[in-house]
Amino acid sequence: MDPYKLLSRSTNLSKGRPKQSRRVAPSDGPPSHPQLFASRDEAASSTLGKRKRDTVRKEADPEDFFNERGKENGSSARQKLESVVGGALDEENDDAEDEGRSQPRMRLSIEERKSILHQHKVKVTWLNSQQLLHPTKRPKGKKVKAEKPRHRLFPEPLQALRNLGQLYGVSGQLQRNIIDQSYDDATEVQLAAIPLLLNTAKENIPELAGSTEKLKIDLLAVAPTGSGKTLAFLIPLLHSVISRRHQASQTEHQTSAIILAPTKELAAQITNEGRKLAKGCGVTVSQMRKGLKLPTRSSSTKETTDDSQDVDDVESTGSVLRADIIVSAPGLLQNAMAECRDLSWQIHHMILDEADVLLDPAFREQTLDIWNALNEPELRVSLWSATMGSNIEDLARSTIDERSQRLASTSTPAPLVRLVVGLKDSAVPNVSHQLIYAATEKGKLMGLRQLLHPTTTTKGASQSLRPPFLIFTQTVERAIALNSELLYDVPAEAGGSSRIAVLHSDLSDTARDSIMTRFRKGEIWVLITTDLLSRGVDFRGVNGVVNYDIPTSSAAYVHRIGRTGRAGRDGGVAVTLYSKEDMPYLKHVANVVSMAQKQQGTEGGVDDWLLAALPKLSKRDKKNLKTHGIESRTARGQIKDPKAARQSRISTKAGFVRRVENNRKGAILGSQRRAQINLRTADDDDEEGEFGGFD
Ligand SMILES: Nc1ncnc2c1ncn2[C@@H]1O[C@H](COP(=O)(O)OP(=O)(O)OP(=O)(O)O)[C@@H](O)[C@H]1O
Repeated sequence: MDPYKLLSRSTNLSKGRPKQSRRVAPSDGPPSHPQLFASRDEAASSTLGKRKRDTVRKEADPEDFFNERGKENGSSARQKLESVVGGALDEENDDAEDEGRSQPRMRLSIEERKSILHQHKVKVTWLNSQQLLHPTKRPKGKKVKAEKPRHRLFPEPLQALRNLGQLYGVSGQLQRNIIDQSYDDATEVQLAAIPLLLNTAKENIPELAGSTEKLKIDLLAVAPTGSGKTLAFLIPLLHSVISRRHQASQTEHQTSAIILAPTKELAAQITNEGRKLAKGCGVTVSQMRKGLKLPTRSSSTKETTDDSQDVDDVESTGSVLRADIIVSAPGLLQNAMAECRDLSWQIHHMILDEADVLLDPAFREQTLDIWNALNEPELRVSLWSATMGSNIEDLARSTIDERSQRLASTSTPAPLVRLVVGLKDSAVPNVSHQLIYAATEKGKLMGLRQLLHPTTTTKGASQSLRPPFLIFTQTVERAIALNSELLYDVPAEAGGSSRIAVLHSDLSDTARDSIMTRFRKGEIWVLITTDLLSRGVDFRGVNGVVNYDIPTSSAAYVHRIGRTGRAGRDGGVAVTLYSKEDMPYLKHVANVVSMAQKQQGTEGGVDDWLLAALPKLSKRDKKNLKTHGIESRTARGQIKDPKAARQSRISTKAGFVRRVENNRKGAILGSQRRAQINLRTADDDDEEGEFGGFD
């Protein structure tokens, strides 16, 4: 029996699909092209040095079910690199600087750069140009008014990642690691961000060409979900750390970079990516874990922790984390920093991934605490996200500004550059959206079952969802309740309840890791979760996202649905189920969907009449919704309005049936309790009856 067929009953499966194989079933989707806004050919023809590009065949990585890149592919890319470099890439030919110097640099005219950047919808703006070009004496204590962005910049776009060594002197080993993972075309964010971060400011900003300082920039980068931001910050970071170690002939690992991410899952993913890229480069990338300590001047090298050390070990020994790059959630790092007085590190780079969350009230204090504690004058900061409100941008700008004022005597202010790919705060363009009205909570459950097991193929009716897919709920309790409702919906022949799982913050770290691994391997097909997984987490083959509870802000919608359609993959579906209760809060979702439809030139997500009819939320209501969600679905709502809370409970059973069941359960428990009491009394009686002897 074909398990895939079972899970997608009544859908027309293509005849050519290979039979059986767990590997083939869920993630067997359409191929992807990592660039979102310009076709490969257009992009290629617009460069000066037009190169032939082979279509890279994607292979499965045995460890990661959704990861299509493999070693074979890596070696073919490597052959390509060798043909470009004009010789075999032998291990000795490792000196990046030499390689860079011997190769002519690619130079594009400003017009050509403009045209490529325009094609890829990349906009680069220099935000503090006035401050740097016309520094005037500021009266002390007065806040500087945010300067209006004036300068557009046109960095030289990097078309292919295989040119990194040739153009920017990236180390041969780092280049090989990139190639071995089959990264070839640079995505939009990479083609602009990598040159901006690898070159000094004066090479990117013509106005600074006369300056003698080798300034690096601070960066605010906003690019769609799944567009490769991780690689865009990791490559320049690793290059910088490798060069610094090389220059200082350092043998010990000394932390010089911090990457902050809002969740442990995302931190683990970044660490993993970092390690793959840093393999053989002599640079260590480690994740901060509970119980680990930061290196102080007095801590001995014996305590050094190894990356492979078990979490429990770490917790019990309280080892010291010695790594060149530390990846962490802000709370963990803040605590570790608070415990150490004389930290021996010198942080030159701080990266905030999902910066808008890290600077949101929930994490703001922790993030700013860490940021302000870093006193290295040359600290360069970059902030990355798919969404960034103007308030977050202002906060970042003022923090950078205050810091440079505080360290004015030792530091030189750096250019602050903003990079935006596509339309700011919009959904990834290759995902199709569906808003489904389900009237009630029970209707939503039925709607979800219809997606799991479609019973009709009528045109216009909601489509089925090809596993694997993610389902988002508002709270942990609802995720658990939905999981127990759906647990037996997958037939035993297709793996049964093992195909569905729930992941939330109340689970232990080990359980969370295990579920993530099983989902990546394709053992779990439907993963129910909360917003814990809505940010940054990359499952390459996820075919769809279901918003069982509507997201509480437009940014939350953009990030949730961004778990599908990664790396330019087509065919991703985002379904939002909404009930009558959701109607007052739907406008922000409908706006994003409508904008995405307009961009794609498609129909079906949201009708104009619905958009016009939906009520607009006041600023206060929006804030409330963002912090608390829809009240009846929370513990607070249960106390405030028990009736509404009962109605929004996730269950297919009627109240009467639930009451009968509860009564029965209560009766069973009661009789068990009574039996135990009887048993105990009988024992006591027996004991009393026995002669215990004289004292
Ligand atoms: N140049 C490239 N070519 C092919 N695939 C790429 C390239 N760069 C990144 N990818 C792949 O794209 C996927 C998404 O990358 P990444 O997780 O960095 O996205 P992101 O922009 O950080 O997304 P999010 O906003 O959701 O955090 C990953 O699977 C990554 O391996």
